[in-house]
Amino acid sequence: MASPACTKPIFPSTFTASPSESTSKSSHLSFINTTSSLPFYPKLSHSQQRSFLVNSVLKTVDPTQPSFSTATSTDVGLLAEKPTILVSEKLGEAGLQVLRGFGHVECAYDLSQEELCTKISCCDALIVRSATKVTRQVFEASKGRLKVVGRAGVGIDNVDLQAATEFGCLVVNAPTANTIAAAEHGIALLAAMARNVAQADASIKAGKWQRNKYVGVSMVGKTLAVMGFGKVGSEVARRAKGLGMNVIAHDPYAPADRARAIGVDLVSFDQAIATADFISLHMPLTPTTNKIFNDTTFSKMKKGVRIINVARGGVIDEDALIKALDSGIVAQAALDVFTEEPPAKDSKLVQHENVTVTPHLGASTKEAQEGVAIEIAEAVLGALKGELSATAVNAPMVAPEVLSELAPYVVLAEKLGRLAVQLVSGGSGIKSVKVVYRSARGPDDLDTRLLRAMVTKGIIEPISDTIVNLVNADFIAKQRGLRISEERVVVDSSPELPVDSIQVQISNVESKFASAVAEGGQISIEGKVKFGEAHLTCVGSFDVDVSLEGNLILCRQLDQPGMIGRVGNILGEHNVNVSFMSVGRTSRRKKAIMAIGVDEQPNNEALDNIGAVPAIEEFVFLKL
Ligand SMILES: NC(=O)c1ccc[n+]([C@@H]2O[C@H](COP(=O)([O-])OP(=O)(O)OC[C@H]3O[C@@H](n4cnc5c(N)ncnc54)[C@H](O)[C@@H]3O)[C@@H](O)[C@H]2O)c1
Ligand SMILES: O=C(O)[C@H](O)COP(=O)(O)O
Repeated sequence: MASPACTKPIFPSTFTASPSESTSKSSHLSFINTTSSLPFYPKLSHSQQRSFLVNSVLKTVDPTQPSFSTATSTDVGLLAEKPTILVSEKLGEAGLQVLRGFGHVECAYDLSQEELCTKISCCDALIVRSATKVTRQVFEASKGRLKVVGRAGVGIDNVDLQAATEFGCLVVNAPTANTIAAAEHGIALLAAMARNVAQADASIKAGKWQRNKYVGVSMVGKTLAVMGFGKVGSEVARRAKGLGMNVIAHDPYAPADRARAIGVDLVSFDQAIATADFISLHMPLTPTTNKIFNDTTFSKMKKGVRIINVARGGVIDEDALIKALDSGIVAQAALDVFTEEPPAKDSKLVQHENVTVTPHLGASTKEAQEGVAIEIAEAVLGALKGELSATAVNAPMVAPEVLSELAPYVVLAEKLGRLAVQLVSGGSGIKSVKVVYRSARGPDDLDTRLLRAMVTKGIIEPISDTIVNLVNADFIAKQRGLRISEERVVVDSSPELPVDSIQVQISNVESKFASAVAEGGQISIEGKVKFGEAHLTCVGSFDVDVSLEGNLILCRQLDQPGMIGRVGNILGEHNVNVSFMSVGRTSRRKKAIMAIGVDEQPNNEALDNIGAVPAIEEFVFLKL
């Protein structure tokens, strides 16, 4: 299949950083000169606001919404291009149809790693099953364009989650639609193995009639140990009970009441493997479960045990299993999954006469594949549209209602972060940031992860080329040695509002605007949401009130008549429109801070002229 023509990345500048250069004109004059465009925040309708919010929180696209990410208002209103979705393994038609209704869908199967890496740079979403290895290399090759990886199934051991998180790419899976199919396949293998169905079939097709050779074992009354009592494991247990088996299970994380409800005893690992006649594996492949069935654990099993694996090949040490089969500890094994898939043609395990194999067919029923396809298509589209997925694997799940409620505070949090970092001299030396939330709500009634992520985004993006979003915010902060702590202060305001105010403090740094330093020595700015808009309400120990739109000039001056007029005149002369102005002072005729919101960026001459006003002691120009 031909490689797609690579269209330009969708919302290319949403998460591109704006590296800042700090230019100090004199000791009392400093400003941030941002060399690339900064996000532009137009006034938004409610639905646009939600779309904008999720675009900020995750890397998302919505072809029906204008792009709000670019710097100029002329760009607002342009329709974004349709996202490109690469499907690298066979997916049910119903799911493909859902995807085609939203984006360009390319189905390209059996890609080599190299081909996948080439294609991925043009893709916003990738949908895989278990065969595609979504490695770090793939995320690197995507160069930040890939927004979501959808795993059409349960196991995500073929996706490098750490790399996905580092690259800010959401990973979603389809965890429920193939449960029954996998459980049925487990039972099919159990019964087929117990009655030698596959071997007898092969024998008769080879012209033989070996009735004595293929005498089986009965299942009724035998003990089955279900290892991993999750969705598939519990369905296997239910069905095995129907076959008259005595079912026990081992799962360190499973609730006992769920097991009890099915009539299953939860036991220790050793107890399970020592007492079982049949062992069925249903745990995920993780560093803990990798080769958990090995020489040592096989030696603890009842002689003549039979093993079924429809989970992941890697949970069994395959060499140890061959030894256990040869020694008779394991009488038979039925395997749907292998450490390497497909296994080598001459694999001793596959060729073993007491082993029954299927080529990873657990999820392969028509019903399951249609279900999985729809489940993953909806999850991927949701992620592209910014709906935080209920099946997100590497991001906190935030309910849509919570997201809507927090919308204006998310904007405020990012702007405060962005402002705070611009107040630091040499922003990269920041190590310790504290976010203080004042709220009437109790600790369990306010999820601050989004807000913390957005403060982190606001702080990091202006000083680096890193893409920060909800997926990777904590990781990026940690990687940069940035400690973001949070404090909750309960205040006597309306619990209807999630947050009364957000304060961002940066400790152990010098500020280029000394007045932003609070009594404790930390840079401190505080903001509130007023009438749905983000406002700056406190700088250092000065109260101000200015809407956080456009750009901001902060001046410290002697509190005397005529200052507003003078600065206003200078800006007017340079055709800079003042949107807001607010003065806060310590006491009458002493020090005051003037916060001026400006629509345009004043040129250097205008800034020089402001700095030259004798009563102005320091000032800073900040981009929002
Ligand atoms: N062969 C197939 O086609 C096929 C189809 C579906 C699922 N699967 C695989 O089956 C496995 C289970 O799928 P699921 O949907 O039931 O997942 P699940 O997450 O619902 O269940 C997994 C269970 O394993 C438990 N677990 C984790 N670590 C464990 C340990 N060390 N020991 C015992 N239990 C442990 C978890 O607590 C959880 O209850 C996964 O590996 C999945 O990839 C394979
Ligand atoms: O983890 C799963 O969902 C199963 O192993 C199914 O894998 P598949 O989608 O490759 O069939």
